[in-house]
Amino acid sequence: MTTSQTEPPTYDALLIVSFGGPEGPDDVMPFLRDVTAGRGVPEERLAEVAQHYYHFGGISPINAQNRALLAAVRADFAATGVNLAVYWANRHWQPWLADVVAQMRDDGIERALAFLTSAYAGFSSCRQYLDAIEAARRRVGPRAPRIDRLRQYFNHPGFIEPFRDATQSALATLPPEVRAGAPIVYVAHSIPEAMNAASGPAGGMYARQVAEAARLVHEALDGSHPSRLAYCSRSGSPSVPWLEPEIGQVLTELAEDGAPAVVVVPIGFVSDHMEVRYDLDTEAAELAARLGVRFARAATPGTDPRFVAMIRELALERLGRAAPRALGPTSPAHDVCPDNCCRFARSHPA
Ligand SMILES: CC1=C(CCC(=O)O)c2cc3nc(cc4[nH]c(cc5[nH]c(cc1n2)c(C)c5CCC(=O)O)c(CCC(=O)O)c4C)C(CCC(=O)O)=C3C
Ligand SMILES: [Fe+2]
Repeated sequence: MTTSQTEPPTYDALLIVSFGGPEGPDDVMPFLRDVTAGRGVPEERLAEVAQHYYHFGGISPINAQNRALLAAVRADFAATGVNLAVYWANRHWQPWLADVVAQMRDDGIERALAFLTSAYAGFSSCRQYLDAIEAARRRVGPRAPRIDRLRQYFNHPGFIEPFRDATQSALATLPPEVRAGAPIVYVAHSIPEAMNAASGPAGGMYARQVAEAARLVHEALDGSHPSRLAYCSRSGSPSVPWLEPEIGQVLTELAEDGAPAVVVVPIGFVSDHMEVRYDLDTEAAELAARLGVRFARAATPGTDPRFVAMIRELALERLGRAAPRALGPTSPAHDVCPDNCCRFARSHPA
């Protein structure tokens, strides 16, 4: 490793950047139109997803989760003497990125770190956030703060350890006679195969990072549990291939193999998004019930103190005040994405 002559840059803020979600029935369609603008998601799929939100009164859990995370990070920074103002903005709903970046400028923020509420490489999970941040900065104009993204954290102990404990806790909720040997199904958001092929500098990085996170969680278990990887929340045209197998297919196969119970671990999500509450807790749980398979779902990191401390550690790394940590054989992910990283055709609007 070469020692740099230059001091690490100074930062005056941390910006939590998330997806956003509706907070009432009237928000649902405008939110869905924003998410799918120019993406070719069929109208029937939009209507179907709208129903998932209406099922919960039109309220996504994601904004409340992020308010809680914002409060937890502020408290953690105050308690540990980290002198960074903490903000929160969304890519697809209020508080909009452009509004928050303008507020940061008005508050005198010149340079900020960004924490993305997605642990993985990929167009949807990384590049689209970077593009949205830059678009917001352009709208705010020349005095907009510079914003540098914190690295992907799929293999950080602060992400993996809460999932390990949550998987053990979910197992413990199963009756003892079905617990030993219960398959563990790790689930992430599906993406088009072409998007996965374009993820990371060398391609295929989203699926590789998801598989590695699942492996890191799984190696902490007692060895009696078969492990499966599955994907949820596919959308888009049926003729376009997406990452598989789908969670429903895996549950069906496990039932055919005689599994009496499963533990589903939403490794692709940092908190209980609608995909977790609907696609897993509602849809997948109902399928498991029909198949006669007991179903337990592991908690997401949410505001687990280790996850909150990870955000602090990732920031301190970039301030040159902490060494990067990562579990397993994969190194800590790069700080700055190469320009070709995670580009997907649709990231270049005409
Ligand atoms: C990889 C990934 C993550 C994880 C990384 C991250 O967190 O960013 C993620 C998160 C989320 N996705 C979310 C919601 C939606 N995603 C959609 C559509 C899509 N997601 C995709 C991928 C991902 N999505 C893709 C390839 C599409 C197809 C259209 C397109 O190429 O853009 C649609 C349109 C309808 C539909 O097709 O389902 C909705 C409503 C919410 C909010 C949930 C809530 O309200 O709690 C969250 C956190
Ligand atoms: Fe999504």
